[in-house]
Amino acid sequence: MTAIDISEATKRYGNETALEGLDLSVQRGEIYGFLGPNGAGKSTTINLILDFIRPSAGEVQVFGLDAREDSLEIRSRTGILPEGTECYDRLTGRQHVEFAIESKAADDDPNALLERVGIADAAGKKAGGYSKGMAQRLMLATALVDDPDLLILDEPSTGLDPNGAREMRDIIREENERGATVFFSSHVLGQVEAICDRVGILRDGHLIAEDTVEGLRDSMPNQTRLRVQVDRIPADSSAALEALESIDGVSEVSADGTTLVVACEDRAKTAVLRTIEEYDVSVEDFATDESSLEDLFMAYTSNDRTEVTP
Ligand SMILES: Nc1ncnc2c1ncn2[C@@H]1O[C@H](COP(=O)(O)OP(=O)(O)OP(=O)(O)O)[C@@H](O)[C@H]1O
Repeated sequence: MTAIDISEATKRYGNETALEGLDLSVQRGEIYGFLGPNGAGKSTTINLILDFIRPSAGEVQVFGLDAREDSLEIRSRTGILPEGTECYDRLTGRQHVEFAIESKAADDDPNALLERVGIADAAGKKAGGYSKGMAQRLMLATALVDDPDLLILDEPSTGLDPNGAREMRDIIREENERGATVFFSSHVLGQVEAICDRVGILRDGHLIAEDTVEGLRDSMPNQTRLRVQVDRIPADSSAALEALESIDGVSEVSADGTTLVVACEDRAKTAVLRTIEEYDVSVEDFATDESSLEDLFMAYTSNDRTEVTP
């Protein structure tokens, strides 16, 4: 059963195309990480889901409801943490949460929500005096009102210190365990990697990859960084490096003393080790690093990579 179903959505602003034929679906109960560089169209997508803007073409459904026709019902079932929201300076934290509870005709305890996001001590203070991180926590508290079926979080860790970011992750997990579907956009790749079931990568208004983090790793060539410790530097070291570079599946070779670092596809590992030994040195140790999501993200979104086949 799908929570979000976007089909062939295009959004143009004059000559600018923010989204082009976007197909994206998020299953109920999923934590979906939505990644992309600045200007990729992430906020535009979120605004379409919430009917804050209308698509130039295409359809958007949330819980089987039409985003345009049924936007009020969709919003009543959704908790939203928009990007860069500003609080009302003159209202206290508690008043913000009370207002959100009233707007949803819910019966949450404002103090419990403020406690949950870690700002109960500042509940009676005006939000104008809150730090960025506190304001972000306050906005999260308002998003949690009425146990939403869907949580939409646009860059949720903005302004949070590492502890705050971890607490945010814990809350996202708890909400998901309660049954909420979570859709969040982020540049903080570690956050996405740590908690998402699936990741979609948007670039220039197109979804260029979508998979589990594991699946994305598997789909990437050059996914391994092999660190090889040899007993000594080979006599003809430049010939050895050239021989390694010429192996099919090897993309980069560097040497630091007796440590060789080879970026290669998995299938090339054996050939790399065999070639090193042909130069009359012994492999003392080797280790492989998996690419981090950060590497994948760079590979998928960097400008010099024009074509990606996920
Ligand atoms: N109201 C608007 N009028 C004109 N162009 C817009 C408008 N809103 C967005 N755009 C353009 O649409 C494209 C996508 O913008 P969007 O804000 O959705 O990207 P984003 O992925 O959320 O970026 P960021 O990570 O910087 O928030 C950008 O090129 C942006 O300039």
